[in-house]
Amino acid sequence: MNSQTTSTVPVALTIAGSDSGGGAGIQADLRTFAFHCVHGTSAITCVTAQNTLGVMRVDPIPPEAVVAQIRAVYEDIGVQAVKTGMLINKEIITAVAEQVEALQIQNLVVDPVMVSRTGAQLLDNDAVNTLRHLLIPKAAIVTPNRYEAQILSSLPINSLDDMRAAAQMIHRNVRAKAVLVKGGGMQGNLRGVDIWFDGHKMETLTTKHVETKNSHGTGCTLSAAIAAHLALGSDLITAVRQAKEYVTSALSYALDIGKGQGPVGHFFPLLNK
Ligand SMILES: Nc1ncnc2c1ncn2[C@@H]1O[C@H](COP(=O)(O)OP(=O)(O)OP(=O)(O)O)[C@@H](O)[C@H]1O
Ligand SMILES: Cc1ncc(CO)c(N)n1
Repeated sequence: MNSQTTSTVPVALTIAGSDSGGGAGIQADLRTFAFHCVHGTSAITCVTAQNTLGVMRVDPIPPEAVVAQIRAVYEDIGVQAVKTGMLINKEIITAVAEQVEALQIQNLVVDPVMVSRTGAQLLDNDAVNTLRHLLIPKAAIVTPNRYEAQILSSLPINSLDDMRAAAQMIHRNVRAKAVLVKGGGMQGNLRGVDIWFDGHKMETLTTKHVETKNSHGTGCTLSAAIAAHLALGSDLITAVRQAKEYVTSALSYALDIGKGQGPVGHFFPLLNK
């Protein structure tokens, strides 16, 4: 251990919603950044009253306040990678897209959060098109789950080949530079299998399937870990592979708290010491 008292660390920004239960959203993102030794900053888009059973209430933050948080971080601290999560409405998506343009945000990971596993609506119905047209084309990578990939591609997804077709469609029609269709919502062993497509390479990314009911926050953790690895200097596909390993470990150490779906656990690096 060296005795330095100050250090320069990579910085990542999450633009996402707060989850009072601490399993997803800003709370999962900041924890993920911290466990990668990346300094986490945040722009909160909405406050959810949420626990392991579901989402009870959502209060959006005014778009100007979201912009002010992003600018406060950029103008002073500087950021190496950004992820977006729950953006809730088209006004916030538009404001975020304008900042991506104005600040020339590069390493942008867009997790197109639409609906929670428990079925709660996390994006207004009329906001999908704004996400599609204004934000996703500006991202380095978009990471839809099965349900979100069906909406963005207008294709049904029931098999690995369907996931591949959806990834191609989202790349071509939504003009996403790279797409990761996540398999957490698939059946059986396909949970844990993701499809990567960047217009050149189609890859099937597989980690071991973890059998647990406690998987709240997998998507947020994955996109935050991708941003963390980008901030640390990994290239995109390497960052995705590294992030996937992190999620698999976090699922293996998921927390059995609450009466419903508990969150993935981030303490495994400490527990294994
Ligand atoms: N049971 C599992 N075993 C192994 N990996 C899993 C499992 N469930 C999800 N994953 C992985 O977790 C990551 C997130 O995928 P998932 O489809 O769960 O995202 P999501 O639906 O956006 O998550 P969230 O529950 O946070 O909304 C992917 O890499 C996926 O393969
Ligand atoms: C705040 C927030 N962001 C994302 C998700 C998706 O898991 C959630 N449930 N809550």
